[in-house]
Amino acid sequence: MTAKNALWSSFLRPFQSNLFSGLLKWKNNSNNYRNIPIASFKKGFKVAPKAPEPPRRVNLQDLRKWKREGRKIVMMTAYDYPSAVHADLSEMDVVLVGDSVAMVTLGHDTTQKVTIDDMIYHCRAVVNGCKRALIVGDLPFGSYEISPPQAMSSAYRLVKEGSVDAVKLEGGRKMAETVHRIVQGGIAVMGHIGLTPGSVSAIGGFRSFGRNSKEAIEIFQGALALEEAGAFAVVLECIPHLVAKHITECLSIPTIGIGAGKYTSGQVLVYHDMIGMLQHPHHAKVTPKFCKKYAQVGEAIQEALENYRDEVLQGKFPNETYSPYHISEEEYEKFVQEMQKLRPPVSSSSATIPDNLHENVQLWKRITWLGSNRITCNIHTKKPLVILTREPRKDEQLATLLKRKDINVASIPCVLQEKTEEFSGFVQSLPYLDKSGWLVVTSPEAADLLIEAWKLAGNPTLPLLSAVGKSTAGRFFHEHLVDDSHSIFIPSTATGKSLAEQLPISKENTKVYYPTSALASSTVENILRERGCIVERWNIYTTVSKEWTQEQRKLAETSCIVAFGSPSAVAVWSERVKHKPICACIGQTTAAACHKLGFKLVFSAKEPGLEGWVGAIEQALECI
Ligand SMILES: Nc1nc(=O)c2c([nH]1)NC[C@@H]1CN(c3ccc(C(=O)N[C@@H](CCC(=O)O)C(=O)O)cc3)CN21
Ligand SMILES: CC(C)C(=O)C(=O)O
Repeated sequence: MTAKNALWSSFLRPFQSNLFSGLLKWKNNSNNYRNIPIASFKKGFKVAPKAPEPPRRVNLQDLRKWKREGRKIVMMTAYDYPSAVHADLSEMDVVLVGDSVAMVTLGHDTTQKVTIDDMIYHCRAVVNGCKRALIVGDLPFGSYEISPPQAMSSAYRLVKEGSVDAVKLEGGRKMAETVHRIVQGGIAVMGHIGLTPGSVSAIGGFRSFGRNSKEAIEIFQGALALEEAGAFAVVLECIPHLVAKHITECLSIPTIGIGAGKYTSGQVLVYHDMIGMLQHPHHAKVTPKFCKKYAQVGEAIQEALENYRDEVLQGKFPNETYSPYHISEEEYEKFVQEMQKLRPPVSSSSATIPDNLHENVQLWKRITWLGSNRITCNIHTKKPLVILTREPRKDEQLATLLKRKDINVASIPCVLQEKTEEFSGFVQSLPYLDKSGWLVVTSPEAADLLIEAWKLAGNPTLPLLSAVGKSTAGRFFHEHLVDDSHSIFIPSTATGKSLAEQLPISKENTKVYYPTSALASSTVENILRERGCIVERWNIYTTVSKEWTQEQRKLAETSCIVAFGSPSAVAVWSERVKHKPICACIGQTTAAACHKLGFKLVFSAKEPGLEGWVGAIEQALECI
């Protein structure tokens, strides 16, 4: 509790129960400080007219007034700070720290297990979160039945140590004397009759009460006795609504029903029941059938936890958004250099490790050149070279990252992207695309060509933009096709399939323009068509193989680790090179192509992207 809150609580709290028990008489006045007795202000000391309004706690007078006026009283249970805050935010009148805490938060089968110390612990948490509701704490089983003095001392503990406004205890006529003594002692008491869960072992289970006249009369007499004893309200649990109606009409104090129908002065429900938090089969048994579930929080929690688990296992969480702490490039470089000296990294977790790694490595060593000196090494450092196979311009960033890690690279480009004839048609139609449609871009190549086309067409206004991932989208920001990150749609996973599935489409026949490679599969357009879009695919580029120089061919023959960025590069490589080096692939699709063409040692990023790719390369280096 903050010092300020503590001050308020200690200021307000002592007055409420006393108000009702009539031990002190205070007048209400018209200011907002109704809980504070006027007598406590010194003469001539006025309340500042616009002081910040203190939270005005519900008191016993309010409850009596509401009962008279027929205004229903709303009560719920709370057991900890968050549930208490929700109770207050939703303007509950009364919050009960129930002994049901034993069942719903501690997992016991009955309420009997909870102790006065447990109750105090939970009451304190609830008090921290609740500034408006009247807070009632349950006297737990065994803390009040032995004698009125025992009950009084437990009640005092709950008020003093738990800071509650009032206590509740179970039982009718038998408990009237005890209730009277506690009220005389200055503590407000709420009664509880009908099903009294504390006596579950004597009753032989949780069941409804008052369904025959004998039991109904007993409950009625209990209610009268509690009122007589000075209880300020009484809970009626699990009884027929007609019996509850009769009791409510005969009492001057409010009745609070749970499983007792609509005629009571107020209602109470257990927090976890009403928000549907314990709907898992493991818990469902403790939710009584009278409880309406106003939400399915248990399902939402389960879904959240499973998503979290999956994202961690798949390496999706935390992504960039949740990795907010940055180090400058310069500092990072210094750190890496220092670190290399102290202890080079053992492994990188962002790559997929092949099954049977060990056996495969042995096999690979036997059938390839390792052991002899034929691996291509940097002549100065003797470290194996990593061969990059995309166009040097494209591999620039990867090369920089690797060099930063002191990994030697060489370039043997296998494939090139080339514009097709359709590209010029695309440029010409760009200004006439439907602006309410979508332009979807599923590769960095397509993004670069779209930017080129846009410039050639004189920077026309474009349809809505969607990019497969952040690095593709980044190109648009960089070239000012879009100005902020809200104006571009990026799916949750960086695949064309997710993009097609998740693209926000508000109407039938939305136009979708899809500039792509002639070699790209039809997955994206098929999904979008199924979703009711009119898809216009433009094959603006294609992939062609790149001829090698004499030196490149030689280098390839003695290569040891090759980084592949696409299945076409893998295809070109295996056509030209007899031996199968270790592969480090940009993603799973490329890795699958390697396996298909007989590569034995294949490492790949779990998610497309540079970081994972570098990880895969590091894994590959570990083999040597
Ligand atoms: N989660 C939870 N919600 C509660 O309302 C609650 C608790 N726990 N623990 C303490 C007491 C026990 N309560 C209970 C527990 C079970 C039933 C129950 O099983 N009732 C049967 C009806 C039995 C009959 O008709 O005789 C039911 O099917 O609802 C009722 C109230 C109410 N309280
Ligand atoms: C069900 C309510 C009234 C209760 O006593 C509890 O939560 O313990």
